[in-house]
Amino acid sequence: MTAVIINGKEIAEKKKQEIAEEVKRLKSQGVTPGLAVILVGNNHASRTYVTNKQKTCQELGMNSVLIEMPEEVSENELLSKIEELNQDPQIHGILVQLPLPAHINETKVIESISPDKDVDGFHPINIGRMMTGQNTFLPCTPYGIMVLLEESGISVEGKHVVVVGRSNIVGKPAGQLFLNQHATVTYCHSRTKDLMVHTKQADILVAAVGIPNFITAEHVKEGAIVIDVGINRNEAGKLCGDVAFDEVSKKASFITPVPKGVGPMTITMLMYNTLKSAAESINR
Ligand SMILES: NC(=O)C1=CN([C@@H]2O[C@H](COP(=O)(O)OP(=O)(O)OC[C@H]3O[C@@H](n4cnc5c(N)ncnc54)[C@H](OP(=O)(O)O)[C@@H]3O)[C@@H](O)[C@H]2O)C=CC1
Ligand SMILES: Nc1nc(=O)c2c([nH]1)NC[C@@H]1CN(c3ccc(C(=O)N[C@@H](CCC(=O)O)C(=O)O)cc3)C=[N+]21
Repeated sequence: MTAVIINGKEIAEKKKQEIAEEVKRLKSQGVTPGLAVILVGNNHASRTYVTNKQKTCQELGMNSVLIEMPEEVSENELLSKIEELNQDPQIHGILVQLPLPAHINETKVIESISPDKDVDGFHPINIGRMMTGQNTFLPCTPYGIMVLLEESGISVEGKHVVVVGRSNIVGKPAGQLFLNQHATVTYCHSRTKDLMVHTKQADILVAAVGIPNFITAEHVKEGAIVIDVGINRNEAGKLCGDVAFDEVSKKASFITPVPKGVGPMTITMLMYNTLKSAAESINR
């Protein structure tokens, strides 16, 4: 079988147009969605993502504020900046780019963001709401995966989904969203015995590991749908996912590439969450 390549870039463009329309409508009611991004330190990859987010905000007619802080910034300084943004009526979304330097407590920072402005969907209150199926901000990468599948006409109900990776920002919430849509979910991680026994059973296989070419054709059932979340650099410095694309795409029915797969959807869902927050702020 030769897999259909799910074009994340194209689907993201379509979604962004819809968001831009809604932004226009909100602006005509006097509200311009505003996103604040906090970047601590000078990590090159983080800077690239943050620049991308700023650019997309501008493209969609939203306001964006970039707050840069030096690597040595104290936890207290960061927390007071967040508090200031929590109070700022022009700001509807706050994103603190992760990872943070080791001297800053990530949990404390995430919990200091107002749940109403937590457009990453990382606050424990919002994670609880996601688990119980209430209205909330869904974490952008997992949400982006669900939209990619929906736009590709793939139904999730009853499917066996195997998620490799259990981070708080990708693996865990991805499994939860699939469960919410009535899939049967298996989580695998670094302590899983006989990984392949599990991955070979997947109707939908999600790879969120962070190791280039980790998932090979051997891991994949014929006709499976393969979602590659990984953003890695190979030895040649080229961007690549967690899936050995060339061999797996000969066996899968659908596959997402890297780049132009899940990545562009992550940013798009961040824009969607910021728009949603701005729209909801009117009624608060
Ligand atoms: N496309 C996008 O928008 C985004 C992409 N990413 C990318 O996705 C990838 C994963 O990110 P993230 O979840 O933050 O990464 P983490 O490093 O936080 O998590 C990696 C997960 O993979 C598991 N793992 C590691 N080695 C193995 C192994 N040998 N066998 C099975 N499981 C293993 C770990 O298990 P354990 O828990 O046991 O340690 C862990 O749960 C990265 O490449 C990252 O860059 C991340 C965010 C957004
Ligand atoms: N608080 C927080 N929220 C995040 O959402 C967050 C974070 N911290 N830290 C880092 C990860 C990573 N992440 C990506 C977003 C977009 C692409 C993306 O657009 N990738 C393009 C390629 C970009 C390139 O060329 O480098 C693609 O896959 O086509 C990738 C990765 C968000 N993250």
